[in-house]
Amino acid sequence: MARIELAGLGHRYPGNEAYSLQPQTMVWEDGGAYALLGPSGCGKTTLLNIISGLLIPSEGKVLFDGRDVTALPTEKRNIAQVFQFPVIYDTMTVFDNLAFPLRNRKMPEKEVRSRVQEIAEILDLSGELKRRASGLSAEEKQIISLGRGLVRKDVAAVLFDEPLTVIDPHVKWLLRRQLKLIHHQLKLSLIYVTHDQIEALTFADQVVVMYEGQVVQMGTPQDLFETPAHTFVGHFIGSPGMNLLPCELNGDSIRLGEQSLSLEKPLATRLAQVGQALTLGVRPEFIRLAAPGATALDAEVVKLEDLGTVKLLTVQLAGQLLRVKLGEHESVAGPRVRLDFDPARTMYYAAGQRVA
Ligand SMILES: Nc1ncnc2c1ncn2[C@@H]1O[C@H](COP(=O)(O)OP(=O)(O)OP(=O)(O)O)[C@@H](O)[C@H]1O
Repeated sequence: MARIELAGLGHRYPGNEAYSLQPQTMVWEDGGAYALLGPSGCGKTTLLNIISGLLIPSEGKVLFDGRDVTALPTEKRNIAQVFQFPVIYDTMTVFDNLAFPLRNRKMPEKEVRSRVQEIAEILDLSGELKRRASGLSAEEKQIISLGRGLVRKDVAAVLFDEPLTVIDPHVKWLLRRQLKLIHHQLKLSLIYVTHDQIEALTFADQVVVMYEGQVVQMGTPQDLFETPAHTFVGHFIGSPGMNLLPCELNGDSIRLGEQSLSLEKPLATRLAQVGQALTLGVRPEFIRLAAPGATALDAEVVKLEDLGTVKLLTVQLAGQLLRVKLGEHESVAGPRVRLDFDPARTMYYAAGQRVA
């Protein structure tokens, strides 16, 4: 396993003026389970291909345990890869497919057998080892591809590029959990590319969120939920995402249209130093209905949806639609509500970046 360091790493494709990957520096710790999450076109594949050696970056370096591997081809980087679609040998048995990466490295046959059995057990393939791969479904073949990616202990990292695309949603759920378990058992460094937030949040210890060629936050699922570092993270993570409201600082309070929200002095001082247009961010989970008469924000009820275990309230405040998650037993009486934003969970952003 290796610690992977990206040093001033950026990429512009030939003939393209704009960066597909903005120059950035970061460290992926040895043995970590990382998910690379972002919408289509944000640069995930470009970054993965640079780490795997399929693409040489136009700027900066990739270091594995301090060793510069930027110009090394894939086969010299000692990594395993699992792609969207199965890559296995149809004429071989399941056992031989799983054993292939080990035999290729001249591992003694006794060790090959024990390692293949270990991986087969984790992936629930023990009963299938003698079957010929040609008779398997696309889904079964992809599970074997996962096994082939995980079978070697000596790789610097295992890279997964949307590996569960061909898998049925129910099995997908089981496999995500199994991958997490495998990570804890085998202590492999895993990098998992996906555009699906559920997939990223259930699998990874650290989620790396990309937006427009930039990593905008690397953090635990809890960090991304509680303290999004960028408005994109606030909006992209969560269902529905964070409410984002343009606002103005006015002395020791924040103005939202005609209404004011008072701030603690240090927060007001901090925001006064920003000197740019501000956006207030608060998740639907961190807004409460206030008691009548309490100092709170006034909003007009647009709709209330019962989602079973929670209710989703949509209101209009300062000309913006706002989502509020209510408990299943809470109700709304009348066309207006009063709302409290949890101050510890209310964030402020300028030019997309969190400033307080
Ligand atoms: N070979 C290429 N030549 C020129 N531009 C490219 C090339 N490959 C990707 N790009 C551009 O680089 C940007 C990032 O693309 P990339 O494929 O890395 O994103 P992605 O997040 O992996 O998207 P997806 O999930 O759709 O694969 C996009 O704007 C894309 O158009």
